[in-house]
This record gives sequence, structure tokens and C-alpha cells, in this order.
Amino acid sequence: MYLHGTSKVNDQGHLEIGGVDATQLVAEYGTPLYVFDEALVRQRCREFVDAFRASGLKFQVAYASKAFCVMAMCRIVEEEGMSLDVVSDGELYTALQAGFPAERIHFHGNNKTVDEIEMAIDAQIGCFVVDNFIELQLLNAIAGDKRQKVKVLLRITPGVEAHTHEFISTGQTDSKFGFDLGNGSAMRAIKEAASLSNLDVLGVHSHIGSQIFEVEGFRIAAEKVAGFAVQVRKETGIIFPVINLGGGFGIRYVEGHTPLPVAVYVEAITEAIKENFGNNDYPLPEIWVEPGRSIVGDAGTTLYTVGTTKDIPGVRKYVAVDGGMTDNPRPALYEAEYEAMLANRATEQSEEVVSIAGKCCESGDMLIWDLNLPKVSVGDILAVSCTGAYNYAMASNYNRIRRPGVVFVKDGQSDLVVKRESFDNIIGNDLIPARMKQVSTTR
Ligand SMILES: Cc1ncc(COP(=O)(O)O)c(C=O)c1O
Ligand SMILES: N[C@@H](CCCC[NH3+])C(=O)O
Repeated sequence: MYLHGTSKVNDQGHLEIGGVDATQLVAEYGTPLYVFDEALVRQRCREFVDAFRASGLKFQVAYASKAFCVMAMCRIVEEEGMSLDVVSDGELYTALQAGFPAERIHFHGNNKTVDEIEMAIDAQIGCFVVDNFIELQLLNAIAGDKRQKVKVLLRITPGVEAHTHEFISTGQTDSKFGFDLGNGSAMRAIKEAASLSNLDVLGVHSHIGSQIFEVEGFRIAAEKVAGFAVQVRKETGIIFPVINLGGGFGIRYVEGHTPLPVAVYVEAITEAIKENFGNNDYPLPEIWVEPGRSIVGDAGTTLYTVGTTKDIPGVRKYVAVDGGMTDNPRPALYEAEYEAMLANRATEQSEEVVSIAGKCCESGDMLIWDLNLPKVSVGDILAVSCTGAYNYAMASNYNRIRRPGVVFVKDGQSDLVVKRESFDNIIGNDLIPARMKQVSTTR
């Protein structure tokens, strides 16, 4: 397993993250457990911020909180001076409760509800990224009722298909997101938005997909957005002070994944903006981006305990852990690949090829196929790397399995930032109708 950030094998032959022995974390918090290398999260934040600073352009790096949104994470993002992108009232609530400055929050989504819009306007968030014509009118009306003017970016689909899994690619024309550039919707949307008195149009937003390893898609998106901005200026006189190019920067999950250093992505984007706007005599806009996965992905490791094994001679050996698709649905959803190691026997040679099964009642609940490991025993601790993004965030209670806790580790210290769910959390919202026999249980 590739060791990211501060992860290393210590003198005891154990995996250590943030200066804390994984076996110690397991003893203290149990498994499954999400462990975040806080130093690596902060390093990634700084790589983005520093690279933008070096460009000389004005910028905002908005962490896409959908990747992993808990209050402690919002605190880190705030401390690192970044902005925050939310896509639901739940994410917004989390950020506000964590004391995140509202003016640095951007609200996304293709179906924001009236309640969500009201909540966000009341909180005085920094900007709405408007997705469609219905939202334009709704937002204008609600802002009017509240006698407020709200800042908006319009999300456009630039027609760029990034090389990524079909379900996580969003910039192409046939997408549920945004105003299409090719068919004229984007221009109509700008004109309509400009005519609505409670909206202040800052510019446009484009997001071409996720887990992207090349700069080409970003370059083309920047070029298309610039072309559109120039056209808008020609037809309406409107000049965009802000361009948002979304997120999507890839990370290394397994061998063969070849992400570029953050600075290379940022330089490609800022150069493309300078070139395409500057060459058209367009005032250089402020550049916003929304990295999610690339901020937290490789900083996360999930620790599991091996519970059972099943050897089918000549076919396969299954090793079952005490989590699975409930804490990491990505293999089942996207055939996502992961690397893993035995955290308690980190120096031992590989001796067998096994497949890691989850504990859900579902054949598709497999975490990793054909993994080389030392001879696995019941009770071993399996560490799966790169689980920081879209794992806790997409975890479920399928089979009424309790979601694991989350720990941040840094400089030899561990802090619980999300408690493991309790049985009370599991049945906390259940109600037994009065017409049914009531039970009294001691909880
Ligand atoms: C609009 C938008 N911004 C940002 C992101 C974050 O993407 P990533 O986690 O790939 O950086 C996403 C998700 O793909 C998104 O849909
Ligand atoms: N959930 C996806 C990424 C979605 C990106 C959000 N627009 C993943 O785990 O890879």
C-alpha cells in the first residue's frame, strides 16, 4: 500500500498515521474507524492556496464539502483561509454551526428547495451557484421578499467531457446540471439573470467532472468560459468579475493513477485564464475553484478488523471485515479501486492473494478484489488507504449498521471528531403507531 502523507511503518512493525500507531487507535476507538491525517489535509489546502497566490490572480479556493463535511473539517477550512461549497441545507447547517463565516459559503445544487434558499439568504451566504431557469426566478422572488440582493454565479455546461467514470462526469451537454453553452441556454440565462433586480451576477461556473488526471479538460473549459464571457460582453456589456472552474482534481488511489501535483493543475488553469481573457482585452477575473477529493481523499484511512475468512480452493479466498459498502460504497457504485495492508503486521511479506468482503447482506459488498497480503488471521487490522473523500460522506445505515467514528490524528495526538453511531442513533427516529402494541424497553 502506498503510504500517503505522514503514514509510515513504525519500529513495532505497525502502520502509524500522524505519529499515532494504528493498533493504538483501534484499541482506543474500535473498528471500523475513519482516520484522517490532519497535516496532509492542511498541506493540500496550502498547496492550492499557495499555487493561486503565485499566479498573481485574485482567487478563492472553496473546499467542496460534499467530499467530507463535518464540523471539525469546516474549522480546518476556515483556519486555512479558504471558502466552502455546500450543496444542501445539511452541509450549510454543519458549516454555520461550526462557525464558518457565511460570506465565504457558496451554495450549489440542481434542486435547491425554498427552505434551503431561505435558510441561505437568512444566513447571508456569499454566493448561490444557480443551476436552472426555475431557480433563477425562485431565488429572485425569495430575495425580493426578504429585501435582499443575492450574489449569483450561473452554472454552465461547457460541453467538455473529462476522462473519468461516466457517473461522475458532469461537464457534457447531456447532464442534469447547469445551463448548456452549446444550445444557447447559457446566454439566455445570463440575460434573464441580469434583468432580475434582486440578483447580482458575478459570473459563471463550470465543473467538468471528478478524479481527472489531465489539465487538458480544464484548459478547454477555461477557453470556452472565456469565449462565452467575451460573447456576453459583446451582446450585453456585462463583464464577469468572477469565473469558477469547479473541482475534479484527481488523486492516487492505486498504482497506475497518475495525478498531477496541485500546483500544475492550478498553473494550467491560471495560465489558461490569463491567456484567454487577457488576449481578449478582458479584465482578468477572480478565479474560484472547488476541490473536494484532492483536499481530503488521500488523507483518509479506514481501519477494519478481520472477522472471518472463507477459502474456496482453486477459486478465491474471501477475507471479511467489520465494515464494507456502508462505510465505503465507492467500489460498489463506481468499481472504485483501493489499496490496503495489514496495519498490525506491516513489515511482513505478502503470502496470499485475498479478496476483501464487507459484512452487508449483499454479494456486491466487496471492497477490494485480489489483494496481496501476509497470511491473514482473524483479528488482524486491515487499513484501506485513500478513503477520505466520499466515504464517510456517502456512508449509510444499510442493514442498520452503525456508521463508524472519525478521528483526526496529528503530531502523535488523536482526536475524535465524529462519534461512532449508537444503537439509539439507529432507532432514534423510529415511531411505533399508537394502533400497534406498544413496548417498553430500557434504553
Ligand atoms: C459543482 C462541483 N464542484 C466541486 C466538486 C468537487 O469535485 P472533486 O471532489 O472531484 O474535487 C463537485 C463534485 O464533483 C461538483 O459537482
Ligand atoms: N461521489 C463521487 C464523486 C462525485 C462528485 C460530485 N459531483 C465519488 O465518490 O467519486
